Amino acid sequence: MPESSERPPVGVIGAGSFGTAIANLLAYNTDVLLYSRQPQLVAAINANRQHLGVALSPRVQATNSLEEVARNCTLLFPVVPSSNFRSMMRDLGPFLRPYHIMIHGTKGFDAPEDIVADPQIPLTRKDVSTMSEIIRQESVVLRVGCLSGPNLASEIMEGQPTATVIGSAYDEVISLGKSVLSSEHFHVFGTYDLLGAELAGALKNIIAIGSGILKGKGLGKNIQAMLITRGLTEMVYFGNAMGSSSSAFFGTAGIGDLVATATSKNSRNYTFGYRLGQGEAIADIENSMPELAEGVRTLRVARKLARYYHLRVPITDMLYKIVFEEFDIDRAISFLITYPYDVDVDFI
Ligand SMILES: NC(=O)C1=CN([C@@H]2O[C@H](COP(=O)(O)OP(=O)(O)OC[C@H]3O[C@@H](n4cnc5c(N)ncnc54)[C@H](O)[C@@H]3O)[C@@H](O)[C@H]2O)C=CC1
Ligand SMILES: O=C(CO)COP(=O)(O)O
Repeated sequence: MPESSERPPVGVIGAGSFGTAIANLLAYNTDVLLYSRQPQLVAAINANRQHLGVALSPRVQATNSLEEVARNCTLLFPVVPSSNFRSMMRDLGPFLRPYHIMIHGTKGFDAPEDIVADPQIPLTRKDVSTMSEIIRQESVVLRVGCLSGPNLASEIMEGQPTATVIGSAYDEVISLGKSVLSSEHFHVFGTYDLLGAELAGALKNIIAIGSGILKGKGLGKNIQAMLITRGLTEMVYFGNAMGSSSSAFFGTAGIGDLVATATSKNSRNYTFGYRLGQGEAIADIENSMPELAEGVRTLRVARKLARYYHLRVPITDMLYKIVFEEFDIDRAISFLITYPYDVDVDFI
């Protein structure tokens, strides 16, 4: 590895958009081992020093060996889609030891596919795992955290500034994460509310789909602002029901990420919604997006969680009906505008 430093390299699992952006951010401070499960991609990255159209720092080296990453790195950043997170952890788990620290960047939920796919089967909280819960279920690693905030990979890869928050119950996870990620381009906050940071990051994708739909329909900022406002309220309801504080939703991982994702054409979730609003068929959108927007899966889990917790979340309900039951978008908007909302802000 070029320019080796005193500290051991930091591992990144998943060489997609966000994994690559994180690898380059880490490289301001440390050597990085970037894991991809594709050997040809690893060879190409190491030979060309380019990936996804971005120049990689000389401090980033790619590898196809999970064993090598676990052996060389104490701190690992897993950044693979939520649908693959558990299987990735099952592959990585045998190489992990209690001294490892993991801070994931994945924004989604895990739940058994047979339950999620069948609208008739109810789901309970026990069926749903956040990514930090998966890490603890599938390995001996205890010191876990998550990375959550307005972190559109495309902007980070351009070197644009932003902030994130590391959620963890452990001071050393937050301080280590800050020390390897902070730079003049990237501010890192810390919070003990790991669950709140994970829930905010996952749930905001649903609202980003809704915001994209409105834009795709040609609607303006007033209604988009209301969707974001009431969407944030629904996120708080979910968070409170699942055991996190409201405050997580008013910080970097909550309103911060919600504003970025629900207004950016660089967001896949927003783009998914936009194309839906433009009248494209869901099958066509799915077939032309290499990785499905996380919010689509999250929407199915959230709808069932809302039933389980008896939550009043009309935006989530309407988005579910639009995406999975071909419900008419104009009817959904009318339904929401005439919905008997009684109180503007009913949480603290
Ligand atoms: N793209 C973005 O701007 C941001 C994405 N995120 C989150 O990061 C996660 C990943 O997103 P992206 O990197 O954008 O997705 P992506 O689709 O660009 O890349 C995902 C990568 O994970 C790899 N992968 C899948 N299963 C794997 C496994 N078992 N082992 C190793 N690698 C595996 C894929 O080959 C692919 O390279 C998502 O949960 C997303 O919500 C979070 C913040 C920003
Ligand atoms: O989470 C994100 C930005 O923080 C990225 O969102 P998308 O997955 O919609 O691109």
